[in-house]
Amino acid sequence: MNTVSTVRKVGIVGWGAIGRTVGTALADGRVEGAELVCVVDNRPLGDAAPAPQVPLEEALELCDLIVEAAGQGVVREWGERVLASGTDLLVASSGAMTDEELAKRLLATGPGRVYFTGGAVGGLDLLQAARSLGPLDDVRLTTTKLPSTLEQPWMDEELLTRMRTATGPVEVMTGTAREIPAKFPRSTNVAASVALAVGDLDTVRVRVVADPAAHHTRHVIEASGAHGAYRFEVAHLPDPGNPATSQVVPYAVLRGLAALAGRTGQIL
Ligand SMILES: NC(=O)C1=CN([C@@H]2O[C@H](COP(=O)(O)OP(=O)(O)OC[C@H]3O[C@@H](n4cnc5c(N)ncnc54)[C@H](O)[C@@H]3O)[C@@H](O)[C@H]2O)C=CC1
Ligand SMILES: O=C([O-])CC(=O)C(=O)O
Repeated sequence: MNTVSTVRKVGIVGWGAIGRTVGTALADGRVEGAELVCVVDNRPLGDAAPAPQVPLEEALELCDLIVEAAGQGVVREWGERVLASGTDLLVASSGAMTDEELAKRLLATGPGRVYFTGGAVGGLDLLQAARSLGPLDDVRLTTTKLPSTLEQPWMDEELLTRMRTATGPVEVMTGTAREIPAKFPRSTNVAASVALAVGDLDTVRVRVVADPAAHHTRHVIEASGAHGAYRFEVAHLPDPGNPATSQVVPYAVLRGLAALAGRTGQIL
C-alpha cells in the first residue's frame, strides 16, 4: 500500500467571487485530499483569507496546484511559469486560450499540467466525446446576462445607451469563440470552454445578449454534426457580489479539485 501523503497543496490566485468560495471550502476541509496553503491577490486581503497571502513566486514554492480565479491576464502572464515550476494549474479564465500561441505553449509546457473547469456550462464532456465521431460543424452559444455585467470600456455611447435603456433582450455582439472572450473577458470565458470541447475556436458562433429581465444568467449551447445533435441550456443565479459570475462556478471548480485530489470516481 502506498503510504506517501498525496494531499494536494493548493494556492488560489484571486480572492473574489470564485476564489473566496473555493478557498473557504478548502480551508474548512470540505475537499478530501486537498488543503489551502496560500492565497494570491493584487489587493491586500488583511485577515479576510484563511491562509497567508503571498506573492505568486512564493506560491509556486508552497503549492503543487494553483487555482486561477483572477482573470485571463493572470493566465497569460503566469501560466507557463506555473507549469514550468512543476505546479499544476486549474484555470477558470479559459478565455485566455483564444490566444492560440499561448494555448499551444500552455499545453506543451511542463512538468506541471494545465486543467480547465467547465465553469458555468455543462455538456462539454459529451461534446468532446461526440467530436471523436467526427467534427461538430454547427456549434452555437447564446449567452444572456444582465446588461450591467456586459458593459465594456470599448463600447460606444450608442451601444451603452441601448443596453442601459433596454426594456427587453438586446443583442450586444455576435462573433466566434476566437473573438468574443477577448471582448468580454470577465463574462464569456464559457465560449472558449465550448471551443476547447469541440476543438475549434472558429466553429463556435457566439451571441451575447443583454436582458434587464435576466435574473438568471442563461447559456444555451446547440451543436450538430453528421453523428448527432446536442442542446444544453443552463440558467444560473448570478453571484450577489459579482453578478458577471454565476453562483455555481466555484462549485464547478471544487468538483474539479475533488477529482484532481484523487477522489474516486472522477467522471461522476
Ligand atoms: N469558466 C467560467 O465559467 C467562468 C470564468 N470566470 C473567470 O474567473 C475570473 C474570476 O472570477 P470572479 O471570482 O467572479 O472575479 P472577481 O472579480 O470577483 O475576483 C477576481 C479577484 O482576482 C483578483 N485579481 C485580479 N487580477 C489579479 C492579478 N493580476 N493578480 C492577483 N489577483 C488578481 C482581484 O483583486 C479579485 O479579488 C473572471 O475574471 C473570469 O475570467 C468567471 C466566471 C465564469
Ligand atoms: O459565470 C458565467 O455565467 C459565465 C462567465 O462569467 C464567463 O464565462 O466568464
